[in-house]
Amino acid sequence: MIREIERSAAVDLDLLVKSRRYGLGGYRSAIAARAARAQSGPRKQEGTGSEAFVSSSTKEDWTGSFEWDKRAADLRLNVFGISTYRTNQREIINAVMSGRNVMVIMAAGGGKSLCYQLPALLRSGIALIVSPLLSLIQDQVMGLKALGIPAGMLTSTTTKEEEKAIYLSLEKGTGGLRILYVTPEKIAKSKRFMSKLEKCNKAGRLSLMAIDEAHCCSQWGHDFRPDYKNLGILKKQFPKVPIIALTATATERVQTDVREMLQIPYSERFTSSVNRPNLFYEVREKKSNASAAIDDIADFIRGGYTEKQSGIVYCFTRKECEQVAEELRQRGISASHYHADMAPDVRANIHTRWSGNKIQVIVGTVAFGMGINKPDVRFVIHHSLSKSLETYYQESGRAGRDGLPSHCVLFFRPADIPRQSSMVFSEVAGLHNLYAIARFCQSKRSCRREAFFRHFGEPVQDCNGMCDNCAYAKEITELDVTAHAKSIVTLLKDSDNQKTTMLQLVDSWRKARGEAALVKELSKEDVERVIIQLVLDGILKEEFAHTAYATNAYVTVSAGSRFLLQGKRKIILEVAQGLKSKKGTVGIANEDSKLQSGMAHMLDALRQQIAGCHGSIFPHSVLSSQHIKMLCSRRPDTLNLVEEVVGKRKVEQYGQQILDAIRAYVKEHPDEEFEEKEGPWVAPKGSKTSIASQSAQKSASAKRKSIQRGVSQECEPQRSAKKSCAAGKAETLKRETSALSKSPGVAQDAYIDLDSDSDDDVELREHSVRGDINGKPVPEINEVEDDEDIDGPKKKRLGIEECTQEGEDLPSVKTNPPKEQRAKTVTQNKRPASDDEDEDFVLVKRTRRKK
Ligand SMILES: Nc1ncnc2c1ncn2[C@@H]1O[C@H](COP(=O)(O)OP(=O)(O)OP(=O)(O)O)[C@@H](O)[C@H]1O
Repeated sequence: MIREIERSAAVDLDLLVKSRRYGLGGYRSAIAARAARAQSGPRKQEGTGSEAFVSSSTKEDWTGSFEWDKRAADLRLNVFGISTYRTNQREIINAVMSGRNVMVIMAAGGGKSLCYQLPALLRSGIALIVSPLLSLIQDQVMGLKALGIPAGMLTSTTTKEEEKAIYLSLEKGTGGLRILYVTPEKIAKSKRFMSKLEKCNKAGRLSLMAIDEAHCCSQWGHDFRPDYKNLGILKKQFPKVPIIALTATATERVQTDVREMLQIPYSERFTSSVNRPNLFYEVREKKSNASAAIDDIADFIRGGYTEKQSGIVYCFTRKECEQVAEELRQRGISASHYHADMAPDVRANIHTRWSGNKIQVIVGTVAFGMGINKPDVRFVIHHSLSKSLETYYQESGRAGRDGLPSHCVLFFRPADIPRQSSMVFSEVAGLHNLYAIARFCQSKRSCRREAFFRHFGEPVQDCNGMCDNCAYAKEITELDVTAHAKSIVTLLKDSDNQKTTMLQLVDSWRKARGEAALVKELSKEDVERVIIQLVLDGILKEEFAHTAYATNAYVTVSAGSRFLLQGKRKIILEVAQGLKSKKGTVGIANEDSKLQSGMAHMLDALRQQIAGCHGSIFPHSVLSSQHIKMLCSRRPDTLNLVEEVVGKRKVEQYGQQILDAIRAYVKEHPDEEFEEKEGPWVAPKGSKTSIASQSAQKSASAKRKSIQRGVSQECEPQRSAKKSCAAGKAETLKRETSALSKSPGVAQDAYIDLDSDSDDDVELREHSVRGDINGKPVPEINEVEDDEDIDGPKKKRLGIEECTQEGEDLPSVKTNPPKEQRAKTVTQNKRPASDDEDEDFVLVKRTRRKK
């Protein structure tokens, strides 16, 4: 503990000294270095708490030695390619392996999946995973297959043959299936499935049950799903099989509900902080001129990131998404829009291309978020305001799930508030939540991170300078705008027009003051800020009126205005100067990247190329950013040394290619300076990619296209891998199987016999990645036959398996939690905030309408 404090103090001193000595640049480097250290903690203290996440108590000590330690470590490194556990992962795995029921609360990107996937391989038999969303399930299954782990899913997209094979695996143990994903509706509605599961359990082959997004069990959660309520049947039917319930955020009340619903009252509980120490939070002023606002976004992206560094831009409406994407493209950024109004196959294609780093930026509504599994999203930009702090936490949290430094920028303009308020005013606590995020944005002093801790009812932790206000806080002046505020209120009071919008009020006040006075007084944006401050302070209030086309928000005078007019209230605006000009924070990650060698870039190109050759995996599944960082740091010159970083599994698949590429690079760049750093890595902007790797990229992309056309071509340029891409895929599958079956930690009966199933397997993987089968798009929503044994006559059912019966509630049901609960509710709100609805919800609705 003392050492922790000393270290923290030393780092503060380091930041201070650097910022004094080198100005802002030094400060930013120090920030990046700090983020690096925050991430490197667990490497040194395997399986213990670290700076990254705060662990909480459980009833027993799960940190000791266990008989499966060696096998677990072996699988972790050699199959999953993960070199150390993160906080709580090892303890959770130990508890599950000991047969306990476990409740896990771990922030987005904390590594929840490993907590059930690793025990699923350590225990023999089949693990059942309940997950709410088709897209999440597809991503998980694809990722597991890329690692050679036999995983399957029973969803609306599962073919009859696949379903048959899975049922056989459950009933007879054939096929070697190890991890099976289903939606909660499968448990609730399919007697056939439950009876197969029963048989699987009777034969002792049901290894564990995991309930992902477990907060959906609770009416007090933000994403209540009626069918999650029925999951209690699992413990009832299979009392001896451990259950692990996982969620990113859950209040005490939600946790109690979840335990009750799942019938696991005495479960072990592991809670991690909501803190995401690798995320740098920043609020910038959004210009009132739309084009200038996009210029700022484009400058931020171009100035800080290479085209291989992915990001998301969130907008309020579908139309805005299209416009912003178009304007970004005009500014040379590879961007595509994504919203619920697009054809499913087009959306799937964009998602896939973005995941494969072929498109840099997705400009989406909040509909783009559900099921994003891409770990290396380097920036999340909000072009428009989120509807609450919870949703902002969730949306921005899609950045940096790989734990590496990432940047979250919210472009705030007070005029965006009435746009949101007219959407949320009818929701429970809608305005309360919106005003909370408005306060967050208005503040130029308070730590952004602290706002999250307070909001989620957690003890405040050090921000480590990882938000704009902590990093550059000192240059704030307070402006007393009481006189201006009074004249605004008086103008509104005296006005005959009872329906004044915020922007109309700004204009009429500026007109009334006269141009000359304005130059010396407040800018248009400042007046907007004053008016919003008056709303937040209860001096003005918003009212809403419906027109034929929309709901409009107006500002009116509230009872609290008398305190201002009587001189009993002061209105102060915080104004940023100097450092707060907001130029400074461009690319904290980029600061770090300047220290990198071109090797990182070369390895980035290599993983793209390998992924292209395989045609069915994403670059991050080949080498994670973390792997690249470590390889650059260690520069291994034998396969054994490569294996120490990426594990046996990946070495068998790509080790020789990686080694050859590193050797060649070192030979070509004997004098390149190189820093011993294993912290965060980002592809260096502007660093020279070798001609060889550039052409390799092009050729990989051409290869990928030809794979998609079904043409077999040679996979170049790695000398060691001169196989056709098609042959390469088959070869890979074989290698995957043999590697896994040889893995000492894995039960030998565990793996699918690829000789018999390989064709299907290739087909399935390609379909997952490309979004098509045999050249035909895979519809995201499939009309499938419902289980006959449940519903009698065959009934067409929704592909996403969320809709239950005609007229039933949509999956996410809004409830009215008590006030204190609402204030604290930790949400992972996946419902849409705007006129856009979550894609899947929209699909449910549309299909219903068709009926
Ligand atoms: N111990 C670890 N070391 C390094 N990377 C890890 C570790 N555990 C998991 N990861 C990686 O972190 C990323 C996020 O993991 P995962 O998808 O399990 O997060 P999660 O907690 O389920 O997040 P979300 O709630 O957003 O789905 C993945 O790329 C995963 O491979």
